[in-house]
Amino acid sequence: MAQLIDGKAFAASLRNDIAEEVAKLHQQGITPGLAVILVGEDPASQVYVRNKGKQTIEVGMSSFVHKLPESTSQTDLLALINKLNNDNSVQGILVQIPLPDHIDADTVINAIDPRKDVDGFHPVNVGRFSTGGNGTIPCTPLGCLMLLKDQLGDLSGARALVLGRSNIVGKPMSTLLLNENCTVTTAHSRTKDLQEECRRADILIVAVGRPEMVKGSWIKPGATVIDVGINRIEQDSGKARLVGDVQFSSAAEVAGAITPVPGGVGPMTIACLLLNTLTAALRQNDLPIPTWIPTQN
Ligand SMILES: Nc1nc(=O)c2c([nH]1)NC[C@@H]1CN(c3ccc(C(=O)N[C@@H](CCC(=O)O)C(=O)O)cc3)C=[N+]21
Repeated sequence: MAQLIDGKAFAASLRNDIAEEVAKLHQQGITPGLAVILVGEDPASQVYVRNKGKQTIEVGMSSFVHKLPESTSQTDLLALINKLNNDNSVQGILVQIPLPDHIDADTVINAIDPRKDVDGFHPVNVGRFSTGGNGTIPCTPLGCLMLLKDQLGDLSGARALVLGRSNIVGKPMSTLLLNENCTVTTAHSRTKDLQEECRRADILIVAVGRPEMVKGSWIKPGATVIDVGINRIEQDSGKARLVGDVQFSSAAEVAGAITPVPGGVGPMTIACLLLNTLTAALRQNDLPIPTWIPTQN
């Protein structure tokens, strides 16, 4: 049976470390602030935004949650971002995705000051990080990397397969693993012999948004499996159940180590959002980044 990678526990310990750094900032009269903008009433997004706000306060930061109606115009959203870009009590800005159809996500992301872009979605940060500079690393891939390094130590030379090529997870994940000297394959819906590709991987990261798509028979014995998927499945009882993009029961029989859903990557995403907010606050105050913060130096 595979070892369980406890993202929930790791995230809690990371938040403790963040809280200690924030306490040091308080002594210098600095309180990092995170602004989260939610447009519309999507129920899942409301849960995430509530959890983000709660955990932001728990680590000693200020939380500013802006809930806007579904009908908000792009112009009004851009005006709010402009206000937050110029607000000295705000070091991090996150616009919850997905946005309503009448708002262009790229235009909105481009409007955020790159120094305050704690999601790492702004092209300036994507470019910096892709070329080895110190751009903000997107929260979910950063969380996956921290779990992998904790589990495996040095990743050099490992064969990594990233299934999924989104701008939010797949592409930055492949870049991060390449920076860690892995041999990286990015696979997707058009990949030939997908199962065969997966079976070659020492590290398998799955971020496709298809419930339980990857089965145990796709996995190399002993491989480390990171499941980024969070899918709500309606059960016969009428209750919803959360499952990943990996079929956990069969995968756990083959893998060396695997993340559960829930309690794996999800909590790490929020902890890394707080980490990116801390890093942004340190940079904006011209303070050094502590060496324990990975891959940001
Ligand atoms: N600008 C932006 N940045 C994001 O980082 C962002 C976003 N938009 N839009 C939506 C996705 C999704 N996301 C999650 C965060 C935490 C959990 C999480 O904590 N999940 C729990 C379960 C929570 C539950 O019960 O639903 C777990 O996996 O254990 C999940 C998903 C951040 N996202």
